Amino acid sequence: MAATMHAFANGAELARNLADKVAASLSAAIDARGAATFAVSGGSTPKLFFQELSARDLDWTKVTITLVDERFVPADNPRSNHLLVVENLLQNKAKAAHFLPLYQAAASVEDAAKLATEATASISNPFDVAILGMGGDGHTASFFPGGSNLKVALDAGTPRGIITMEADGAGEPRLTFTFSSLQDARLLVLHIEGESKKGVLTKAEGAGEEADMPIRAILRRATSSVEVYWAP
Ligand SMILES: O=C1O[C@H](COP(=O)(O)O)[C@@H](O)[C@H](O)[C@H]1O
Repeated sequence: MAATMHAFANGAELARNLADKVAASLSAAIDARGAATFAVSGGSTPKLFFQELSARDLDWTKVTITLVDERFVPADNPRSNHLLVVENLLQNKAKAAHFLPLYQAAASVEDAAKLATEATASISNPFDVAILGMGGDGHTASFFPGGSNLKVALDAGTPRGIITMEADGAGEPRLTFTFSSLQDARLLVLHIEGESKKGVLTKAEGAGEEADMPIRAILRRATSSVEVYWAP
């Protein structure tokens, strides 16, 4: 499905508008189904948006939040996406939300992926809201170019759930929801900031292999429309 660009003057304006949109979508899900599910990305981009959303007035007790992807590191590691969410989103009114982490203190990242898949099985079919980010290499979630499990992760036939990923650009081994888990979110957002990421997006929208820029899988094959939120 086509991507729709929502461009803002700066990151603060983007954060306010995206928080409005997500809060309205979560509230609509609660009205329709009694609960809402919400998958968020990590990295450096979502901080301001998380802080803005955390103050929004909605019934957070009915919201379950999880991560699109995570490093295989404990929650107190400064590189963990979990810590970013705890410090910036699970604050203010959003403190009342239920958080399902992907990291599990298991013997291996493969065992952690199995446990995380079990723990999140009831919330991703489909997610009410999923917010994706994108790296300068065209990765999204932990779908990294050259990733050990990239082909499986991007295969629409791979079941919903979490699999492992290792890649040169990834640092630690990763846990990531599969493409099938994310592509049909009722609200599917790609949140990127900066001119250089806009350039990466333009390149990804052009011809080329999905394996070279895995964000292409979302842009080309997601069954939900992709709402791109961008600011310089
Ligand atoms: O590794 C990751 O990077 C992407 C993009 O992060 P950013 O720092 O460039 O905003 C992020 O979407 C993903 O969740 C994270 O694990």
